[in-house]
Amino acid sequence: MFEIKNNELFIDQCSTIELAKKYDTPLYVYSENKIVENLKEIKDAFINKYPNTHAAYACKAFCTLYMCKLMEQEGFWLDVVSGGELYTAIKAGFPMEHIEFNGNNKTRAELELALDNNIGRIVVDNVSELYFLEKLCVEKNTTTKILFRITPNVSADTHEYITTGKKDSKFGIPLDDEIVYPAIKYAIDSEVFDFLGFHFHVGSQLHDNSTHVAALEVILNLLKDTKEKFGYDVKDFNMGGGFGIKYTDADKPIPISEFVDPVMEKLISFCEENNLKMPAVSMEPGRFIVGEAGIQLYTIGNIKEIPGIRTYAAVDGGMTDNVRPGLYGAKYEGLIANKAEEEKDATVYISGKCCESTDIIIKDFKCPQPEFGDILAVFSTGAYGYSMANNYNKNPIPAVVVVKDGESKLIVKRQSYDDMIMNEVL
Ligand SMILES: Cc1ncc(COP(=O)(O)O)c(C=O)c1O
Ligand SMILES: N[C@@H](CCCC[NH3+])C(=O)O
Repeated sequence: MFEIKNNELFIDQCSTIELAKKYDTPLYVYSENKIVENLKEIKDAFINKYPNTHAAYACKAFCTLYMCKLMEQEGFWLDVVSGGELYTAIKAGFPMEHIEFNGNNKTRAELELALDNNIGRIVVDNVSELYFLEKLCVEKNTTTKILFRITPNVSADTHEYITTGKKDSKFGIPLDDEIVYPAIKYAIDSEVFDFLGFHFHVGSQLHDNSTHVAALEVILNLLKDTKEKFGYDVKDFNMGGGFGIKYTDADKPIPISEFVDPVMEKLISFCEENNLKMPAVSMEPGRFIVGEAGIQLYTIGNIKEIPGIRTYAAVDGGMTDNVRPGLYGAKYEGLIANKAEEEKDATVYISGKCCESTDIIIKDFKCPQPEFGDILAVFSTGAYGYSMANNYNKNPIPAVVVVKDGESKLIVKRQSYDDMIMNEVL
């Protein structure tokens, strides 16, 4: 994906310096080949290896018309979490039967959009949603397939802000007998639901499989109990996403197969031993698919030296285009793309341009002496960068470009000042 030629960084045979000139900075750049390579790992380790499986791209990581199209071409489903994401998929012509809808508080309008478009399945996040969704289906004289998102009471080894499987979580149906079993019975008996089964998502940026394996135990018991208590064979099980990627050398991601194999082996043998029908199995990774496939390009502006303390090199973007360092203390690596082969004899803080002291993109960044006008590339910014971008300080959201085999294509135009005030009224 990366090459260095004549002191310049190239991505998929495109010079990052030329990309910065052509499209301006800040700029999001994605390697299509890398996305496809990541999808291939999921196909090899999961979809093509085990029968009756599918993977949905959790498009919250990077939701654009382009990604919807690519996922369709590659045979992936989509996991959406809002009306806006669903609308993007609709506009991209994505097959509605391959969409699943997650979220802890889907609004009436969002659920109506889902029902009106006959999407593949709705992941019911709490009991209150179960009743509300049933009411909507009755009103509309329609039916829908549903899964239950279960909170499996497991703690993932990741940043507290991105763990989601703990008992005290806003996500999922709590694992209390008096809540979960009546809900299952209600869903099975309802005339408007086709109750498919269970879903969990335990957290994000995980580097080991123990949380998935622990959460599976909970699901296995539910499969057995659902059969024993209600005579019902669970048809589907979704193991969520969360597969970690490499941001810095401190990250040691494991292959997808190390998440999938223990889960599948255990599930298959449990179903055999307990005489249960093997359910269809799915997953919904986001970060893994796009994270390492994306980089960001910035232009370095002012350099501020504080003698005896440190040097700040400021870039023309910041927490508006990548909120993760400010929000989670996330760490990134980068390279001065026009000085790619030069000795790294300086250590600086790369600061953003927003009016917040936490707007620091990389701390203790080792680089050649930075200068006004240098182009900075920040790696592994493909997930939750563009999708969490915002207009703080009325900074426009940058453009997005896809590169492939030496060619580049604009897939999202840079916001203009007019775009930002378009919906305002004097
Ligand atoms: C329900 C659900 N599914 C899938 C994902 C995708 O997670 P990741 O990008 O870590 O694979 C998330 C986000 O963490 C999620 O909340
Ligand atoms: N947005 C988060 C992860 C949350 C994923 C959605 N549950 C991140 O950047 O790491």
